[in-house]
Amino acid sequence: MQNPNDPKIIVALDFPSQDPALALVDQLDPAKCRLKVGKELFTRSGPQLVKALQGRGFDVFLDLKFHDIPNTTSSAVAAAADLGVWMVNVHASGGEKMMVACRERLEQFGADKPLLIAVTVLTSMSGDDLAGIGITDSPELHVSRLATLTKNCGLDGVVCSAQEAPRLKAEQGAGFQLITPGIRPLTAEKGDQQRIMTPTDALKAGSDYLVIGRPITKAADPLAALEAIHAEVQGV
Ligand SMILES: O=c1ccn([C@@H]2O[C@H](COP(=O)(O)O)[C@@H](O)[C@H]2O)c(=O)[nH]1
Repeated sequence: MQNPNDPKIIVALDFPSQDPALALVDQLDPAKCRLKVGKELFTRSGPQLVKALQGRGFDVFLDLKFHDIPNTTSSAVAAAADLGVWMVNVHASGGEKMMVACRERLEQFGADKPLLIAVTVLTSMSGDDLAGIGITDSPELHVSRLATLTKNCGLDGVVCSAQEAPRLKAEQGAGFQLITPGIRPLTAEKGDQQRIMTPTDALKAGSDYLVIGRPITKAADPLAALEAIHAEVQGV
């Protein structure tokens, strides 16, 4: 069952192992945030950690960004659904057949199926980075193209930058979920992120969920950092 508070902040648990992740999680309130488990933590600590987070009352976004042939990817999202995660993702550039296979495979889970979303263009990529892989359109245009494909495949939404949110909401409609990493409070370091926005501006732009990692997890006081962001976005 989805968290009735529908918290908009998803804390990215990019930790090298379970112990520091749980040390932070044990200070957090599931009414105020959801949690994201990505490649590093899942590779080290796996399904058992996901269960431990769910046991503490948190919705889990399993951010493994599957990108493979349709048979492999649809089996992987089914494995994620067996874990009871709230959200799972694939790469939109895996194409129509792959995304449709994933969506169809999840139908067997009925009302318990996770939200299925697709990564468009990584928020760490600029226009120059896209050109480096042969895509000469702007990030905004390429994100828009991949979001249209994703919606036509029947998925629930996309991962994109909040910078693209106004255009995507206008093109895809309010119900198409926009999950936006690259969130940086004004005082936070940009790090490897390129297409960034502040929490307040991201929600105003149309983001449905804000994925926030280092501005919280690397803060001197992670709980205070989360509380400050939570307070900032309350009125938006
Ligand atoms: O386009 C994308 C897709 C996923 N991510 C993930 O979000 C977090 C962001 O962490 P920060 O520390 O706030 O930069 C991280 O887990 C990424 O793997 C993304 O940044 N961009």
